Amino acid sequence: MAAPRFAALGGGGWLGGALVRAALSAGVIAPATTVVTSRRGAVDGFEAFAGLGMTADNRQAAAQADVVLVAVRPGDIDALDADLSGKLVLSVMAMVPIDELAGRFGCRRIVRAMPNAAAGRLKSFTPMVAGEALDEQDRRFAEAFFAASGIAEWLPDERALDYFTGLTGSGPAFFAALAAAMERDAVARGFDAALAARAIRQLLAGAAEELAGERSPSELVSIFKDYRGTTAAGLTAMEEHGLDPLVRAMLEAAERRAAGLT
Ligand SMILES: NC(=O)C1=CN([C@@H]2O[C@H](COP(=O)(O)OP(=O)(O)OC[C@H]3O[C@@H](n4cnc5c(N)ncnc54)[C@H](OP(=O)(O)O)[C@@H]3O)[C@@H](O)[C@H]2O)C=CC1
Ligand SMILES: O=C(O)[C@@H]1CCC=N1
Repeated sequence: MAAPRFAALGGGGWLGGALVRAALSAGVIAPATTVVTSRRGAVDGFEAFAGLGMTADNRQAAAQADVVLVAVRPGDIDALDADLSGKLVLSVMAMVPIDELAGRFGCRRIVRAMPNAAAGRLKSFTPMVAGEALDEQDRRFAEAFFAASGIAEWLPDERALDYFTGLTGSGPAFFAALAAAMERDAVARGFDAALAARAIRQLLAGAAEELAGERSPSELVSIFKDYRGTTAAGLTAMEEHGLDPLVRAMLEAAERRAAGLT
């Protein structure tokens, strides 16, 4: 697949930058045919990619591209001036549906994808939804682009994407919140904050590797429960304090926000 002319609107941010760097490193796009836009006109983080263009002019960057990534925050979309008709458009914006993208930017070939904050570590899980006018080549390009920063999979429709926006798009934040709560508890019990931080980070890194192994999360929980010891006591307390309803409420709230209902 030859590298297309590529414009990343807002592509220097946390997520956009991670996606563009991963795709450049994988050879899915090429520095000489890639332009990253920002309001300042220049962004850091692309020093390794000589020849890559930067500009504040979204309209011109898009006009010269075959494929356009839209990666500004949803609240900044009104200021995004670009005609994307005839382009393959990849949007990672939460809360902006395909119909709205088509209406605002005049595009028809649209992929909505929802990577997560692990894209910079090439560990994103990225669900994608295809707009109706996509052809097979567009699909292959979107798969290659998002697979460069992790695992990319198609979902059937935008309702499913709304759910996954909470589940995996926001997911890293939910684990961060649990880790932060554990840290707060340790500090509240009088332990040194730096010690607690080191302990929790190592705990998370190890637990993540274990969870990425052969045994499923529920298998692991069941094995731990069999000891009938300290872990089982903690797990039972989690259940008794409403772990499942808490998770349901968390994911429902994120889904409703993704769908524009709150
Ligand atoms: N972060 C995450 O974990 C995830 C984010 N998303 C979605 O990705 C999108 C980007 O998020 P993220 O990268 O974290 O946000 P950032 O704020 O880090 O990046 C947004 C970028 O957009 C640029 N920008 C804003 N307005 C314009 C404009 N008018 N023209 C050109 N560039 C502009 C900003 O640069 P400057 O200020 O210099 O203009 C900035 O670099 C959001 O829509 C979000 O919903 C989706 C899944 C996960
Ligand atoms: O919080 C947000 O709105 C975006 C979408 C998923 C992660 N970040």
